[in-house]
Amino acid sequence: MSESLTIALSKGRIFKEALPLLAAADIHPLEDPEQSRKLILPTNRPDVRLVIIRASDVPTYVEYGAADVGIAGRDVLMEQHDVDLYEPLDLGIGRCRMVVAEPAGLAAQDDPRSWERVRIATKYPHITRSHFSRKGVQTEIIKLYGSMELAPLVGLSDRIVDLVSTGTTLRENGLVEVEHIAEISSRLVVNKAAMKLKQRAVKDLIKHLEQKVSA
Ligand SMILES: Nc1ncnc2c1ncn2[C@@H]1O[C@H](COP(=O)(O)OP(=O)(O)OP(=O)(O)O)[C@@H](O)[C@H]1O
Ligand SMILES: O=P(O)(O)OC[C@H]1O[C@H](OP(=O)(O)OP(=O)(O)O)[C@H](O)[C@@H]1O
Repeated sequence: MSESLTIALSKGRIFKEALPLLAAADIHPLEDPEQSRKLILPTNRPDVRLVIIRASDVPTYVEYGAADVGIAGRDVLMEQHDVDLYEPLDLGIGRCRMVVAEPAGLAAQDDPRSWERVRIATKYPHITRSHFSRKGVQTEIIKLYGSMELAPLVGLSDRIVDLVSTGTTLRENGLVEVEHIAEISSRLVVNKAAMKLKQRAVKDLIKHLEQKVSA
């Protein structure tokens, strides 16, 4: 009897970039989450289903076993640093970097080495506090949930900690990168019980994903 597998994914870029990886494991969703409001998607395999959730919720669903495995960005995993799950594989998708950014006008006469206290707008308060405390810099965090680039433009913060890939959003909002925090990519995460109780299905998935990622 084949072991059932529930895979947690978020819509958008992760879903699109994950499709070829899932295909390598002969997993093909039967519906497009962009065209459907369904949150549980069937696949070509009766023993495999996808649950479509917010990117920041993937670790929770996997940690508690509501999903056996999931795909989560390293940013989410670093921010939710205390989640209890396995992270066996870097999938090499969702590549970007986490940076400190500020208005170009401020950057012109700014020196990060002189920072003593900074006011940061971010979706990543834990990562931000850790980054600056390692440098002995005090932080005032303004927690946001998106469009962080606006904050310095309307005086909500001096700087932001956010993700960058092409740099377009920063550039079009007059911001520049001033410090690199981390390289980001999406990771496969696995529920600890599923790793044991569904070992054959989980290891088979990891094997196919590994082959695709390293191809
Ligand atoms: N510009 C980007 N380039 C590449 N990967 C990105 C980029 N922005 C975000 N990501 C990656 O994609 C993941 C999902 O980001 P996305 O913007 O789709 O969801 P979100 O809206 O940030 O999160 P949530 O769904 O929890 O609100 C992020 O956790 C990150 O790992
Ligand atoms: O360097 P770029 O290619 O411009 O990408 C950077 C943008 O990508 C993400 O936004 P996105 O719209 O994906 O998600 P959000 O809802 O968190 O803003 C991130 O928050 C940046 O705003």
